[in-house]
Amino acid sequence: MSQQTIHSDADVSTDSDEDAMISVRNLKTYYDEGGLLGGTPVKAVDDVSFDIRSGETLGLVGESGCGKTTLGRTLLQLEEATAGDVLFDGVDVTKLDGSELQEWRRNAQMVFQDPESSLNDRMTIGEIVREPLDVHDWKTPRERRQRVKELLATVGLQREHYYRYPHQFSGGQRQRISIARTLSLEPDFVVLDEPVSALDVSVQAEIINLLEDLQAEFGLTYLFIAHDLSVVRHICDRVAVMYLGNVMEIGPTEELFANPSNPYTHSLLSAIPEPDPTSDRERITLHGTPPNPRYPPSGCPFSTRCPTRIRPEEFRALDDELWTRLNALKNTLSERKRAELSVRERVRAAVGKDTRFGSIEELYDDLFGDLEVPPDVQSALDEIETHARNRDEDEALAVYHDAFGSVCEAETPEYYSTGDGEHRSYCHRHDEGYRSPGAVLDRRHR
Ligand SMILES: Nc1ncnc2c1ncn2[C@@H]1O[C@H](COP(=O)(O)OP(=O)(O)OP(=O)(O)O)[C@@H](O)[C@H]1O
Repeated sequence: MSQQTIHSDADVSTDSDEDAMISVRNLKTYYDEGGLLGGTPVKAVDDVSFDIRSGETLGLVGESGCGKTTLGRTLLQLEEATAGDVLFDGVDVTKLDGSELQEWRRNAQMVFQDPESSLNDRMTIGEIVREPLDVHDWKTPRERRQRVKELLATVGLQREHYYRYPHQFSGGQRQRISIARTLSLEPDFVVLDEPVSALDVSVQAEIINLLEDLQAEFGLTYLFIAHDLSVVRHICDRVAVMYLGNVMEIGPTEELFANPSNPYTHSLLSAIPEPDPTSDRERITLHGTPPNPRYPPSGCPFSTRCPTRIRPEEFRALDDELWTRLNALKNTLSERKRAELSVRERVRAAVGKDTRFGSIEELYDDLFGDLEVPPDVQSALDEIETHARNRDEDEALAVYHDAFGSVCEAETPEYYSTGDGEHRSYCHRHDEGYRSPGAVLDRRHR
C-alpha cells in the first residue's frame, strides 16, 4: 500500500472536492461548563476537516464519547461551534442567524437513536409528523394533512395511522414515524444518529433498507453515526473514524475495511468477530481507556494507547511488554498529576502512609517486578521513582519524556494519503522515516 503524500491541515482545507455538499474545516466544539473560574472545557470535537458529498452516505464511527453526536449536532447548528467553518453551497452555516438559520435547520435534519423517547406520547402520529410543517407554516392545513398521509405511506405505514398514538406502535414502526417527520420539510441532508442501534436485529435490516430507498428516491445525503461496523460497511460509501474529538482516518468504505491505515482503525476492526475460523488475525488489545477529552494528550490524540507508538531510536529493540508497561507508567503518572487528594488522603500522605493511589513502590513492583529491565531503562526509572515519591509528577513526567518520549507525544501528526488519493490517515508512522502501522502490527499480531 502506498502511503506517502503528505497533507497538512491546510492541504485538506484547500483540497476541496468538487462534489462536496458540505465542507467542514478545522471545526471545534468545546463544552465550557462555565463556573466562576472558567475551568477547562471538554474538547468534544477538536479540529476536524472533511467533506460530505452530495448523495453519499458518510459513516462516522468510534468509541462512545469520542464526539460523534456532538459533531453531527454542530453540523446542524444544534450545538454552537467554538471555531472553524461548516460550508454549505459556499456559505458558512456556523455564522447564520434569523431566517437563514431557520432555512438551514429545515434543510438539515436529524434522526435520533431512541424511537421510544424521541416521540411525544401525547400527540397523534399525524400531529407528530405534521409539527415541523406547522412550525414552518407550510402551505394550508389541508395540504399539510395530505402531505403527512403521503409521508406515512412513503415510510411503509398506513394513512389510517394518522390518528393513532406512538404507544400503539413497535420500535421499528416508531422509527419509521421519526423518519417521516424528518422528511416532512424535504431536507437535502440528514444526520442519522445510531438510527437502528435500539432496534431488534431483524427490524434493523428493514429500517436500513427503508433509509436506502428514501435516499435513492429523494436524493438525500446522509451522515450515518454508528457503533455497529457491519451496518456501516453495508450502508456507507465512505467512513470517517473518530477518536477523542479527531478524525483519525477517512476513506472509501471497502478500502478502509480491507486496508485500514491508522493504528486506531486497525484496533477497532480487529474487535469485529472474524467470520473465517481459520484466519490467523489476532485481536489487538488496547490498554487503558480513552483519555478525558478535557485533558487530551499532547501530540497525537491516540498516543497514550497506541500499539504502534514510535520509540526513540535507542529503544527500538526493547522487549514489547516492557515498552507497554513503560507506557502504563506514564499514563498512571498523568492521572496522579490530575487527581485531587481528599483531605483524609492528604493527612495520610503527610504522615507517610499510602494514599488511594497506592505507593509508587507497589506500582513499580506490579509493572516491572516480573520483567528484566536493561540498565539504561532502569536508571531512568529510578529517577522517575524519586520524583514520583515526592509527588512531583511534573518532574517525573519530564524525565519520562526525556528518556522515552517520541514524536508521537511531541507533535500533532499530519494527514497522509494512503491507498487511493481520497483515503487519509492521521498518524506519524506514515512518514517515510518509519515503518507503517500495518507493518508493525503484522509483525506483532499475526
Ligand atoms: N452538553 C454537554 N456538556 C458537556 N459535555 C458534553 C455534553 N455533551 C457531550 N459532552 C461530552 O463530550 C464528549 C463527546 O460526547 P458525544 O456524545 O458527542 O460522543 P459520542 O461519540 O456521540 O458518544 P456516544 O456514542 O456514547 O453517543 C463526551 O466526553 C461527553 O461527555
